[in-house]
Amino acid sequence: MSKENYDRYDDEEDVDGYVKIDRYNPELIQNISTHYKDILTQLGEDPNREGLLKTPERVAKALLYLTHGYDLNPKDILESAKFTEEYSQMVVVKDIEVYSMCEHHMLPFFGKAHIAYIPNGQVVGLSKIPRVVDAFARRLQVQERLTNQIRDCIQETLNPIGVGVVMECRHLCMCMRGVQKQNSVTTTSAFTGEFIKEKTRAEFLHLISSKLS
Ligand SMILES: Nc1nc2c(ncn2[C@@H]2O[C@H](COP(=O)(O)OP(=O)(O)OP(=O)(O)O)[C@@H](O)[C@H]2O)c(=O)[nH]1
Ligand SMILES: [Zn+2]
Repeated sequence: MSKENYDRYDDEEDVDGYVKIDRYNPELIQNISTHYKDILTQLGEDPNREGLLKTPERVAKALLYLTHGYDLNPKDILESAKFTEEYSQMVVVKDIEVYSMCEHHMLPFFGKAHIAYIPNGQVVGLSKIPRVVDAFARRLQVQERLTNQIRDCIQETLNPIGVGVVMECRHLCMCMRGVQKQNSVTTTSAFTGEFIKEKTRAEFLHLISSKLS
């Protein structure tokens, strides 16, 4: 779907015009709110007390925002900014902030993604790489699938000589409940083409570990 099919949702400007306004239609917000009002009661709360009056609606809007990736087509995002360029070295976009939600507990996991590709005659507008990360991250996910989906989308759309993706995330379902390991970080990676070779992979890992300052 092209960008023209989307409209800006005023309350969530950072979506930047890519999300269908339909996602926030009042009937849908109302339906989700009704369920959350019931959940508040079942949790032992009084949904009619002042502080909670607008909470079900806020939760509904927040959840719709946190899952807005379902309305995005990541391949279209890349297709919209592909152009011919004779650059054949590795392009690395690192330290991309990621916020997603684990599909098991619907609790956040968050961290960084580092993405690289070696162009094959075509490059993509740099901002589209973090946009693709968000389009997959803003869904219910597991980190491994998220990593693979980003890799596959870039490979299938740009047809580069190779793609590398590394993600480092903290999972709140492992910190604030369950096993309660506050400092554990999960690293996942996915590679295609040239990045499967040790030398290219080592260059990528070196570049993402270097600091600008
Ligand atoms: N592989 C993978 N596992 C995840 C991810 N997010 C959450 N999980 C895990 O999903 C698993 C679900 O396991 P279950 O035993 O069904 O659920 P649970 O009883 O809540 O598990 P605990 O978290 O160990 O209390 C847990 O081990 C979570 O740590 C992820 O992105 N990738
Ligand atoms: Zn979880």
